[in-house]
Amino acid sequence: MSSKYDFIILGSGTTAFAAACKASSLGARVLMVEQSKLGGTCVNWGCVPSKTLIHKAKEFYAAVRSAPFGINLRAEEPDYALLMQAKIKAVEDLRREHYQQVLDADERIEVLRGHGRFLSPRELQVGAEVLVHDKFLIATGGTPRSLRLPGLVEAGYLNSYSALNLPAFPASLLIIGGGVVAVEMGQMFARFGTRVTIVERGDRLLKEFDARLVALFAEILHDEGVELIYNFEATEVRREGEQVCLHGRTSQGEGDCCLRAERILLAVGTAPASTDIGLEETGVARDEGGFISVDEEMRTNVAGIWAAGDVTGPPLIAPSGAREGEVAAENMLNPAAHRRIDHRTTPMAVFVDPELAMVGISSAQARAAGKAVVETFLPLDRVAKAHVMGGRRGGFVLCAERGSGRILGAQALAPRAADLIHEATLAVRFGLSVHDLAETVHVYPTIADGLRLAAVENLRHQP
Ligand SMILES: Cc1cc2nc3c(=O)[nH]c(=O)nc-3n(C[C@H](O)[C@H](O)[C@H](O)COP(=O)(O)OP(=O)(O)OC[C@H]3O[C@@H](n4cnc5c(N)ncnc54)[C@H](O)[C@@H]3O)c2cc1C
Ligand SMILES: NC(=O)c1ccc[n+]([C@@H]2O[C@H](COP(=O)([O-])OP(=O)(O)OC[C@H]3O[C@@H](n4cnc5c(N)ncnc54)[C@H](O)[C@@H]3O)[C@@H](O)[C@H]2O)c1
Repeated sequence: MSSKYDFIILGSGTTAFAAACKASSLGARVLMVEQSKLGGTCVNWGCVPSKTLIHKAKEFYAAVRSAPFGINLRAEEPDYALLMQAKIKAVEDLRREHYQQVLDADERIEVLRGHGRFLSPRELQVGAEVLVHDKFLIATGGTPRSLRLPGLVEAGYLNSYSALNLPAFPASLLIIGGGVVAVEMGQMFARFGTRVTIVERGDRLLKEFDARLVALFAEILHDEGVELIYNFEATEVRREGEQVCLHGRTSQGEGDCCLRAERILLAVGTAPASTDIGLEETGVARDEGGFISVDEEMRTNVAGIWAAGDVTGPPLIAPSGAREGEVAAENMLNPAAHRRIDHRTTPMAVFVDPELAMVGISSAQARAAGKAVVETFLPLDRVAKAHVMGGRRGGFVLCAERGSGRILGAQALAPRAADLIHEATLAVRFGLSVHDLAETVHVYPTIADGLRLAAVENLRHQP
């Protein structure tokens, strides 16, 4: 028995790390087993490198587009090598300061390097060592999902990791999928000069978001030169010299077509890292997508094994994994604690420009749950700050209970929406109403004042 530790964590990503820190803060000792880089997807291959380049693309684009406002900057070609250096610096600084130094300063958390694989519910093999324990937390995350498409492997393709490590910006890029990765990376590459086409099998982008906001954002993408193709069924990939050709058809019955580009990027979701960890030796149950099934306390169906983060399914975002990790740690150390995860007030954002953000539920979800609601849409041009900034396409959606005015959900397509969604998050979490929000004085001129105006608008439609 590895009794030196209170429990053992498989992985060292955002989820594992949050669980380890929570355990340590409660006086416990834990071991994380990591096969790759400390910190996992978010800091090494996901949030941090992508957001660093997305931020630079936004600044580059703002400089290029500032001439109509009288700021005459001459844009040279972006310097790819310096951009990559900035990305690497952000990743390395954050990995060192937010992960390595935290570990160095905390003697209760240790890391064992190697691939972990269960031999039984009580034994985890890591290299030549077998760790025996009665408490394990699986936080192995996921990897970019692939597609079984004839010719794809032979033709070569990028995923969200490798797309951020290219030797240069490609001249053209075909992105399969119209979700978060596709729009964030698609806009970023387009702003650096790549000709981008996004093909989505559904009838729109970002299906979790309000259709009006997404339609406005799709217009923005289109105006920036990104081609959007919906209802596209990819059938085959072929290499044609320096180009790849994606064959497919649309449901409009336009017959087979071939889309050509220098590179193809797959952005079709996340595959859970649950297949190569010996789960079959433990009896831990997974759902049809391969995600580990857990209850609200992050327990699997096998006593002594908990799981949290991306490997357990949506929401597949770093802070929700971190919270799940903390909940799991508390329950593992004290089963009587019965901490529960509740993602109803977990916000999320898409780092496009302007940003998209959401929290809580939409009117459709509220109605499906039997709630009578008032939902209002406030166009961004009603907000003074949007005129000051010069970008007026966007809006706010506010969903409130009919009668009480209790705020159930909010979404925004606006500059800094990822920051201002937290005001709505507090409102949803603590049961504030549109009256409360409408009567709260906001700084003028700010984009956040749009939330207040959306509340005023909502009040007008309340009985
Ligand atoms: C391109 C991209 C951009 C993203 N941007 C954002 C964003 O802006 N905001 C946001 O909130 N989220 C974002 N995400 C999602 C976010 O990165 C994930 O939700 C988060 O990293 C999941 O954390 P995790 O700890 O559950 O898993 P991971 O971070 O994937 O960590 C799992 C760890 O376990 C290790 N591991 C796996 N199997 C084993 C094994 N058998 N033995 C030992 N170690 C193992 C892995 O090496 C890895 O280090 C993004 C994702 C991608 C791909
Ligand atoms: N800002 C953020 O928080 C952030 C940023 C990037 C990634 N992430 C996380 O990473 C995960 C992965 O992102 P993603 O964009 O790959 O997945 P996603 O689930 O967001 O989108 C996948 C899209 O691909 C489409 N698709 C699937 N198969 C297809 C096919 N054969 N042809 C055409 N389209 C197809 C789906 O309809 C969907 O629209 C997300 O779940 C997200 O939570 C988060």
